[in-house]
Amino acid sequence: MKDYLSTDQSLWTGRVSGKDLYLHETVRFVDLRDKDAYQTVGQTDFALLGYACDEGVRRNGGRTGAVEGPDHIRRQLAKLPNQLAEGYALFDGGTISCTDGNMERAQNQLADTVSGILGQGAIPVLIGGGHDIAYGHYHGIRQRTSPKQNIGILNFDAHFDLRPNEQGNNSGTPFYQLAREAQKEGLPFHYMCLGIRKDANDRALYENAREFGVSYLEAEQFQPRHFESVRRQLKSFMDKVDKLYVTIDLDGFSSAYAPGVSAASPMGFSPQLVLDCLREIVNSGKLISLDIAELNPAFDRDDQTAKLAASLIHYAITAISYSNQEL
Ligand SMILES: N=CN[C@@H](CCC(=O)O)C(=O)O
Ligand SMILES: [Mn+2]
Ligand SMILES: [Mn+2]
Repeated sequence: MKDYLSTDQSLWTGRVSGKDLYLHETVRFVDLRDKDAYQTVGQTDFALLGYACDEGVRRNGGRTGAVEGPDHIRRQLAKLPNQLAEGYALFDGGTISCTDGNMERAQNQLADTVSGILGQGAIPVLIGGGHDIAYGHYHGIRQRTSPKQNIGILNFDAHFDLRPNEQGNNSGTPFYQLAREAQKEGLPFHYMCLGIRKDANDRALYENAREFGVSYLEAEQFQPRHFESVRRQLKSFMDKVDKLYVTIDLDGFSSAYAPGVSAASPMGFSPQLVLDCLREIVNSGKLISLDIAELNPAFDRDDQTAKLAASLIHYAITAISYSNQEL
């Protein structure tokens, strides 16, 4: 696989307990170029997969640097305590990189790798990279699921990312591409966005959201004080689908929490609200795959955004491991 990088294991360091108390002490490495290696990943495992690509951000006129995102998340995740339920393990499956500007090839390789992980019954946890990660990620899920299964995409984001791709694909086009493809194939498109900023999405994007039947909550509604309503709308979306793919764009968080992104949101949402939603999502038993996009370490402060990404992953995988869901 041309764009595959195995992980630099020196990133996985931290406090040494000698008792496997920390993720750097328990993480297992797997080279996902090797088809036999997939066999080591099983139904009670999580497989991290990096997407080192900011070509989509560059094409979208954004601030590049997200290519460095995956390793910065790994470095923070390494230091966190292993709180997974008995029998669960975290694997690091390496990174799909995009060094020559061929984002589409990287997305295809990402899709194949995600499909391989899902084929083992494990949960992919993808770390970006620009939000074009979502296009490859979703295709990997579709490769493994029957067209009859309704896959819901839940996006925590300030942006719809429904920009038309007639001039080319970029970090702002993934859900437009997927919606158009679903339309052509006569398949439903189940997409919900939480945290949409009125001051960051133009009328044409709202019109696309309407055309594609997108469910969304704007930043004003996506607030802790409205949580009962958020929960109800989230549940009604989740009830309509068989499985869920969750994608978290870090630029939806307030820049007080997540300065390390291309397009920061001064009035974005809070981590606690996302955790409250993740709890509902995990409890639905439908979550099959997860990604975190848009970390740009060049604009981070004291690794705050990388730490946030790591803590979100830690929360999600720990909660899933205790949810006893059928994987
Ligand atoms: N993935 C990001 N997409 C946003 C970026 C916005 C910006 O750069 O200001 C979008 O295209 O809307
Ligand atoms: Mn965004
Ligand atoms: Mn986005």
